[in-house]
Amino acid sequence: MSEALLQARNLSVAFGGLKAVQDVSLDVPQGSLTALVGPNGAGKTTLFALLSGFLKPDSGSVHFLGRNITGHAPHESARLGLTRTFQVVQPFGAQTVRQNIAVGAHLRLADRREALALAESVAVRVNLGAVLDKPAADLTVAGRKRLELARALATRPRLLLLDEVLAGLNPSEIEEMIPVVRNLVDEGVTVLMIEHVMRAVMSLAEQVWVLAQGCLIASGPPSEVTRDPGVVEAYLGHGAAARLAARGARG
Ligand SMILES: Nc1ncnc2c1ncn2[C@@H]1O[C@H](COP(=O)(O)OP(=O)(O)OP(=O)(O)O)[C@@H](O)[C@H]1O
Repeated sequence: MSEALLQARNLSVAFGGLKAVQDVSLDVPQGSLTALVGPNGAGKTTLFALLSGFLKPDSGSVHFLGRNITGHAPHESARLGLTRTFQVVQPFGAQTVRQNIAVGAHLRLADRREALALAESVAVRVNLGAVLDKPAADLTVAGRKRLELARALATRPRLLLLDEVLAGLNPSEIEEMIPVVRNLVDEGVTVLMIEHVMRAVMSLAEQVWVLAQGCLIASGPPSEVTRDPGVVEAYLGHGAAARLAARGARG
């Protein structure tokens, strides 16, 4: 595997007495498409916040492109090329799709016309070209998810942290979105995605990390990780792996 673009080492953070992320280390290889999975409340979004500077860890470090970015502000990380999306999409509803995307483009382009031109080319990449001049408030859920992706892409990221870009989409919208995500990697963007849609994880990710109660409990290719008894238990409860095995044995 090629060298790590992002390295997290022993990251921990607590909210009061709740240890949301505990001693998590992971390496995201340059050019990879990897996924972070785990049950609700496992700490996935909190880990994204630690990686992207929205939260400061109580301990541990984050290195990006070999630089220590622990505790850097999100816009500083974004300028280096590390951008995240949000699970709950909040566009500027009265502004057009083009104007919304241009907000991301302004990270690197001061000139308004250049930012709007970049917004247009990014919109085409995520299939929003036909609605560029519509108000963002008119978009469907699937359209808003694409807009969130486009805003992040307009910052010209090297590493994109995608927080549930498939959540709320119907099966055919998911099928349409999967190649959009795959194309990002083909275009040179490294992607780490939080995703609950396991079908998408299985078809997209080369490696998966599993978080449960703030701890990394497994990592590896998705087909192996989903057979790991510890992972099955984390999702389905204590004793689930043994119950499933017994049921399988009974045929
Ligand atoms: N700002 C906060 N203050 C207090 N507790 C928080 C805060 N943010 C998250 N938590 C708690 O930390 C734990 C991890 O939450 P987090 O949102 O990171 O989980 P998640 O794996 O992303 O869950 P989901 O899949 O449901 O989005 C949860 O118990 C959550 O309630």
